Amino acid sequence: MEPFLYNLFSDRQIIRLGPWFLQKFIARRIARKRAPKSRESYRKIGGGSPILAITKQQARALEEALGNSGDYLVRSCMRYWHPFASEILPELAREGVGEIIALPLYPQYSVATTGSSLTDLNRTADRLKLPFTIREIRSWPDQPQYIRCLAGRIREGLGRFKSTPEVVYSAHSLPQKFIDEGDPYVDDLHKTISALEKITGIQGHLCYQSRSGPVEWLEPSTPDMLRRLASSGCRNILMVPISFVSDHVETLYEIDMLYRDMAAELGMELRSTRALNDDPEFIGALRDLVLSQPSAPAAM
Ligand SMILES: C=CC1=C(C)c2cc3[nH]c(cc4nc(cc5[nH]c(cc1n2)c(C)c5CCC(=O)O)C(CCC(=O)O)=C4C)c(C)c3C=C
Ligand SMILES: [Fe+2]
Ligand SMILES: [Fe+2]
Repeated sequence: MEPFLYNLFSDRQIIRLGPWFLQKFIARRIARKRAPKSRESYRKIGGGSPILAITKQQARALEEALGNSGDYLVRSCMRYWHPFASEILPELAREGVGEIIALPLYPQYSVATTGSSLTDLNRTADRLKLPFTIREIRSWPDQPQYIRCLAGRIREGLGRFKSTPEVVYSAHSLPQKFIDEGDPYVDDLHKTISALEKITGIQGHLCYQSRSGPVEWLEPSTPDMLRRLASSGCRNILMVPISFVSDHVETLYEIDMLYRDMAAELGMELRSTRALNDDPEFIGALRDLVLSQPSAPAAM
């Protein structure tokens, strides 16, 4: 846990801890302090995150889906833990790959997530002197198949309640400072939500989960939203994790345990939509994103 958190808090694109020369020193101390709390969350979901296994399944399914559209290898890498770009890029070079399409698994762009991952990928290729052409898919908040798949999850979720629930979109939070400095994350979230609501015809509520430090984070927080809905008489909540495409600690622990219990204490039943994971329709969305790149061979 601690080395993973150290890598995360060492990244100045996600958090600035004083002047650059103190970053790693402070990162180590924060990682040490936070590790027990993080470890406890991962323990509650079985002792580790399923995010890598699911991402690998997505990669395999995407490679298969691209199979008759050209010669594609699909590999996944992570930003703060293995497999790093520095492990995957040399492997791709050995396989004779010349061109890389970078597909961030964040539908909505933020400097803290997609931005940092793309920086890491490009820097690593430069550092290792690997002469790839790297094409970047920067964001895809309203990709039609992705939206259809998510809308399907919402319809399925609604069917599990006896009386109609309120739809609550819970996005990962971000310090407000990012938005003030021009980060498009919130605009991208609104793009996803308005595309969804065109299909479902249902209006939901956007809120932000998993704040993790003493700065001003996006509002309203998911716990505040739960309290607000409870006091307005709401009894059922369908929570849609809107900024994630797989299951991991933020969905399995925070939503399915922490927020569900919080809602129960407020007299509400909370259920969440199923993650997209390797759903064939979602993999079809990823395939279309790859094939919509200018240099990609046309679909057959
Ligand atoms: C859209 C997704 C995400 C945004 C935006 C994001 C911003 C962000 N995150 C941290 C700090 C932590 N994130 C941690 C885990 C984590 N974060 C995301 C996604 C976004 N983060 C995911 C999918 C995960 C879980 C991965 C997994 O292993 O299951 C953690 C570690 C866990 C914990 O201790 O809570 C930290 C820390 C910041 C500071 C930030 C915005 C600046
Ligand atoms: Fe995070
Ligand atoms: Fe987080």
